[in-house]
Amino acid sequence: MIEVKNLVKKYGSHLAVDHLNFTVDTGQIYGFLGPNGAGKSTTMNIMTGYLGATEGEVLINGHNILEEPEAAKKCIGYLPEMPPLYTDMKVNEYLRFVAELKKIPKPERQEQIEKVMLMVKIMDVQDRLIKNLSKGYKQRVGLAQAILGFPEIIILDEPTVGLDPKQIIEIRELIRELAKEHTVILSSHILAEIQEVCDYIMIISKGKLVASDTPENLEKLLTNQQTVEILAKGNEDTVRKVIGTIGNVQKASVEHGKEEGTVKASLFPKDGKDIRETVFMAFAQEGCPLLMLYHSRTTLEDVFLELTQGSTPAAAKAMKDGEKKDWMVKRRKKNAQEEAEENELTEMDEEPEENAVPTSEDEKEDLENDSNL
Ligand SMILES: Nc1ncnc2c1ncn2[C@@H]1O[C@H](COP(=O)(O)OP(=O)(O)OP(=O)(O)O)[C@@H](O)[C@H]1O
Repeated sequence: MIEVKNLVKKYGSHLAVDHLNFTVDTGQIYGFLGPNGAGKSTTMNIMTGYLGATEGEVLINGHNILEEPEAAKKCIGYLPEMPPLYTDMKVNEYLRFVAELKKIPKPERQEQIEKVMLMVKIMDVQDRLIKNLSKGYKQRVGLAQAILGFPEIIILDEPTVGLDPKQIIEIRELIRELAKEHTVILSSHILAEIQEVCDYIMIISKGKLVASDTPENLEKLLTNQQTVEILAKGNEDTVRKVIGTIGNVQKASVEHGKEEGTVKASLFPKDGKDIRETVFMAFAQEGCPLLMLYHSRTTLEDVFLELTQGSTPAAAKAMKDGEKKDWMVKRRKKNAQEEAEENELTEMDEEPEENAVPTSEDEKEDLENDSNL
């Protein structure tokens, strides 16, 4: 349905999107996850034809977004990070305008507008000027314009940003509702947001796709990194001997505990096996009491942090090779240093024309002539 091929976007010499490749199939909720500045908005703006690419192409249902914009854009509803609202218009007036731009047949317009207003819960503000609405309501009006025409694909850039917790829950419910009949792609830098609603997650960091999979599989990606930490009463030799009898242990490290007569050990299970019970029984059998047993598991948050702070596909490879932990420590230090250096660099601040929101009447007219919103 959407094919992103070898996409590159440079702002001056700054590489914002770095050879991105991915495919989006029908009927799922895709999450585009990445820290601030990762390149999510840039990618979404290119996918929706708001911005040109430096290299590569985007096909929407086989239509190249730049070469056949009308056919491609017909399939998409887009809520950019800054919703394209004409704030001097009333809500219903604006939605009528959008319906016209989207060439929704006249007899269907009012019914569709009402349906969409009901969906995003803005019926009660339909006669109000957009500029007087709260941030949450403005966001809903932005969402309404994206949904109007009920395109196959709905792309939402940070749809819940600036909303209160109740509004966030409502928007999430709406996204789930939309996903019953549409493919939804949404971006966020908040993991919980993406984890909550998405069937498939694409993690982007520094313009690169560093991982893409279901939330469950992403979590499994690092399960080899789980450890069982123990504190045993006894001496090192006994602890080493007991550990030697436990199966499915890839490696272990043993050292003196802080307390006299205690030993601390970290056990790394093979292939993510759960060895807690075996460890407990082995130490009990030897008459060597365990004072503590702690199982640390990878969460999706760990995956996100490791991948985005590790930041290159090499991170994923290293992880699979089981070298992730040491690699990450080194990489984190290096990244912190690089980030500090990068923050000192001034950004280009090039404002692409495609991204500009029209403000004057002339510009509105231009937009009207362009049949796609
Ligand atoms: N018009 C522009 N001119 C110059 N640099 C830009 C421009 N737009 C974005 N950038 C830079 O490109 C990189 C990617 O930006 P982008 O807005 O796509 O990231 P993002 O993942 O959407 O971030 P956020 O979550 O903060 O919105 C950033 O370093 C950003 O500063």
